[in-house]
Amino acid sequence: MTMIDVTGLTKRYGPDTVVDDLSFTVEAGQVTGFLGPNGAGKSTTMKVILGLAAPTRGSVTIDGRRYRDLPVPLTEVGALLDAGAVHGGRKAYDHLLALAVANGLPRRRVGEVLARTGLEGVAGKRAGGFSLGMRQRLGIAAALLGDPRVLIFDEPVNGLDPEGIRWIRDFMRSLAREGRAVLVSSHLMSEMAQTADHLVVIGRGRLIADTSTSEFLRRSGEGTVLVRTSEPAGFALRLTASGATVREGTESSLVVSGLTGAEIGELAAYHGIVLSELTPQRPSLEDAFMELTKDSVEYQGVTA
Ligand SMILES: Nc1ncnc2c1ncn2[C@@H]1O[C@H](COP(=O)(O)OP(=O)(O)OP(=O)(O)O)[C@@H](O)[C@H]1O
Repeated sequence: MTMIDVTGLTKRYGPDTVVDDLSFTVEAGQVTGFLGPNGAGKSTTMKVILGLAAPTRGSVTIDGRRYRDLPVPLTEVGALLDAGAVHGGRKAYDHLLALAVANGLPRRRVGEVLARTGLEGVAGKRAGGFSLGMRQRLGIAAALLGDPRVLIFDEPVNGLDPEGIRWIRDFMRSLAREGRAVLVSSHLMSEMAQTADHLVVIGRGRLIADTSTSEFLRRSGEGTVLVRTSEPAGFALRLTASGATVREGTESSLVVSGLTGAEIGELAAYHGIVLSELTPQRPSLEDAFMELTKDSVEYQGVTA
């Protein structure tokens, strides 16, 4: 079920087109990773979804309605845009209570979201003394106050330690398991590959890829196999005859594509050739992501 529908969205700031005719959907019961290099337009898109910026062209709906037409927005969509935005002098409980009261939400929700985010023990402490990880949790608690079916997180793991990252990752997955639609932005492919069911990749405000994570991994996993043998020249001929593409690697190794490691091993056994190494080479996810977005990074360094 489509919970966020972005259609032909364009956003200009003066002469700059920051989001350019962008269309994608965010479905219920899934974590959708929103990926792109710095400056790609992720935050701007999220702000438009949340009614914080007006589109130049196109439309965005949440469960079929524009943000400004939602009667009680917090009960439809919760967002974590900037964890630093919490008033530091306020106690965690008071911060959430003020939000609940201002939005006409029942007070009991405060206790519920504090429990859900593991903040019960520090509810009476001032947010100013919180670590970044705790501030993130408080921001997430606020986003959950209205028990919304749609959640939007902008770079929630930025700056967190591995334990904090793990917690956020598991938490987003648990929200999706409850049937909620979760949209989360990141510029790290490896992070999203572990969290998201679906990936929407943008560069310079334009859609680059809209694919399931498993499909992306399958495509980026089509790597090469490193082979070592005492008879490289002879084996290279056998490999080529079997349809593989072979090039010379370092220290007289062979870099083979077009056959799997198992197929190469079988071919060697069939011809009685001894292999001293047979290693599938997977391109890293970050490499696959850079390949995908290389034409759209904001500032490209010049390499010699
Ligand atoms: N209010 C604004 N006025 C003018 N330009 C803006 C404004 N907000 C964003 N931009 C520009 O729009 C572009 C996209 O920014 P945005 O923050 O949406 O990208 P992003 O993908 O979230 O990147 P990052 O990961 O760096 O936050 C940037 O070049 C930015 O400078």
